[in-house]
Amino acid sequence: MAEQPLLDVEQVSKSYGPRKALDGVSLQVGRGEFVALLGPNGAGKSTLFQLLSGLFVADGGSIRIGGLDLRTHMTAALARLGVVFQQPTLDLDLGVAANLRYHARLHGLGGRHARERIDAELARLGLAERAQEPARALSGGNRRKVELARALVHQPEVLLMDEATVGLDFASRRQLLDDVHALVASRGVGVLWASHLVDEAEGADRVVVLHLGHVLFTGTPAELVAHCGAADLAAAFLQLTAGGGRHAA
Ligand SMILES: Nc1ncnc2c1ncn2[C@@H]1O[C@H](COP(=O)(O)OP(=O)(O)OP(=O)(O)O)[C@@H](O)[C@H]1O
Repeated sequence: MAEQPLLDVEQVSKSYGPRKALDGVSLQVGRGEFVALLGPNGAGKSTLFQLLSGLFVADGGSIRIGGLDLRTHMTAALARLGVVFQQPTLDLDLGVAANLRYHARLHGLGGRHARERIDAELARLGLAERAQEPARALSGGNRRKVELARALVHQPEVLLMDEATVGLDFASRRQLLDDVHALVASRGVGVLWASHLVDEAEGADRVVVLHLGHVLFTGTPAELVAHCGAADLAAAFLQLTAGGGRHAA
């Protein structure tokens, strides 16, 4: 990664009382890069995403988004970030476009510019015809697409996807993954895709394995398989996260 990373996490730690949820976590996402953050339950993925999206402050370490330190330039840094959270957050009684308009206003977008951005994102995801329907009328897969469109309305450089495929059927899962890969290719967005589903990491540029608050490995999917001497990515992930010990990153 020659140029400055879009997302730069350095030695970040976070505890809940005596429990260390993250312990010296470092990772980077570059322009046009899809990085899969793989971790079993309790690895610390949600905690990391809460820190990255400004909901909590890290106990130690630094987070830079688009070169801006989250601690000292929070508003400007968060303006460069789009997030799809694990828990659905659409207002189901509002129309699809109205959900996006609400988000656009939070980012200071209004009037014609907001309308154009909303129309463009819904059209890109094949949802233009559904814009006036209540979100409740959409399938689970399409609701997630609306959340993706919403995360992109303000044209962020970095996109965080936190277990975004939870609850979706296989076809919808694949579709969402393909939509995000297409976005990386067409716009150069940097994506951090958190999941415990190993198959979602197969097409990633890099994989970061997080376990019990530590980064155990960073590299390409092929490098992870080779590092573990495993038959495939799933076997490598299982091998790496089977115990509580630390491995070389
Ligand atoms: N609010 C909290 N108070 C106390 N402990 C917490 C809290 N939130 C998370 N933890 C603990 O921190 C650790 C990391 O949890 P976190 O939810 O970040 O992991 P995760 O990788 O997102 O897991 P999952 O996939 O199960 O959501 C776990 O041991 C969890 O029990």
